[in-house]
Amino acid sequence: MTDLVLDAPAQPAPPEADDGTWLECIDCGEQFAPFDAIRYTCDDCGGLLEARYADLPTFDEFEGEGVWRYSAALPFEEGVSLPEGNTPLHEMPRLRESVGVNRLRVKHEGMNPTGSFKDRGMTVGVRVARELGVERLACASTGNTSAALAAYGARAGMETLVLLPSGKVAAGKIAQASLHDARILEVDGNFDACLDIVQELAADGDVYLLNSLNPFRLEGQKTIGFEILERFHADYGTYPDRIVLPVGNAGNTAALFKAFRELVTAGELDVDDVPALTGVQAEGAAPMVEAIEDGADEVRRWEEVETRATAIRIGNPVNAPKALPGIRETGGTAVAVSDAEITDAQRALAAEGVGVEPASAASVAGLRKLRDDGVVGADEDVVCLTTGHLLKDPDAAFAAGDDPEPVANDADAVRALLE
Ligand SMILES: Cc1ncc(COP(=O)(O)O)c(C=O)c1O
Ligand SMILES: N[C@@H](CCOP(=O)(O)O)C(=O)O
Repeated sequence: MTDLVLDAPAQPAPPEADDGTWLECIDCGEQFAPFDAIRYTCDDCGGLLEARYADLPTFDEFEGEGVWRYSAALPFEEGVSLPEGNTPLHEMPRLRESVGVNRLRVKHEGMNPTGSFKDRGMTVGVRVARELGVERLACASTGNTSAALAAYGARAGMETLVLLPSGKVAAGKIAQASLHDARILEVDGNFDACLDIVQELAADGDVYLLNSLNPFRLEGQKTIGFEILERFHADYGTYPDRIVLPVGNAGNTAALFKAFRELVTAGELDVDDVPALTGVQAEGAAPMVEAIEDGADEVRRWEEVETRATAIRIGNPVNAPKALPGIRETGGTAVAVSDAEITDAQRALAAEGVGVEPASAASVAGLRKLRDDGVVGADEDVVCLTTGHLLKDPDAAFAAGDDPEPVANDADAVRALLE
């Protein structure tokens, strides 16, 4: 494992006349009141924004269940909830044995209400939308964000608009957006093109953007990190050495890094105990891996992307300026895996009862590859994040699993097949 070089900044001074929460530019440090205007990026330099709090969270303040257990680290006490979070941290004894690490747990975010981690972001994001008094919520999506936005928007009684890359979104996700009554527009372009359009609409005030460029979305997703640390520590009295996660728009990587930094700055977590954030992308959509391997400060946008793991078919990860330091400063790394390796990992998870969509299995495929290459040590305690449920992408599940066998309507015919 690379040495940890986490830079946990001192808590910055809050802006004047603030109520304990503000937004701050990660590039120039400019601060903004959180709810006086709609902004997604810095007015001055265009940098990404992060939510900041006058009071940082401590473990003993966390109470209740799910995302809102962590309200001490969120902008509100409660949100528009279904409810979300409190997902299982599965033990995987057979997978652990075959990968060859000391401990392996799988944090299955597919067990959220709409079947992916996006619900954690939406419970906070839609609450903020209400605070701002907006009417129309929108996102670009490879599928899961649209399903979550549609459901949480419906819960809040708000209008939702989703832009999807035509022909590249798994059936379960479109079905969700459709039934929750989102207006669905299929764009002749990839996810990144859809996000360009939604950003333009948001800049013109036509819609309120709820992709992970919205800093409040990431506040909700930050709670994945708190939950992992709390549960792992309760079970073993230690923290995981490494968290391996699929990377698309890089929101989760940024969010987990923020969770750890807040705990370090609050004096609740030792720098040495911060898990190494390890990102996994599909070979056909791996701009973050390229940047990590090249030691680049910026990610090069890939115009052509392709993978069976459609959720992470993304060429321009907008959270890269937050996520690259997250990987580097925690001593992590990034790796690309093939679609065949992803499908093998999906089967291995399913063989131990955990059903995930292809993008989710990328975390396990990446761990296996890094272990085989000796980058991950046999003595490591690892958590893999699985981000979406198997039923999201039924076609991929059928392709990875065995076909049903026809049989006559007769017990002997069934017995004959079993012999
Ligand atoms: C199932 C699934 N896994 C992983 C990702 C990647 O997450 P992130 O964009 O936070 O990197 C996404 C969406 O981007 C997703 O839908
Ligand atoms: N996989 C995502 C892509 C969009 O990511 P976001 O976190 O920026 O909303 C999806 O499900 O659409």
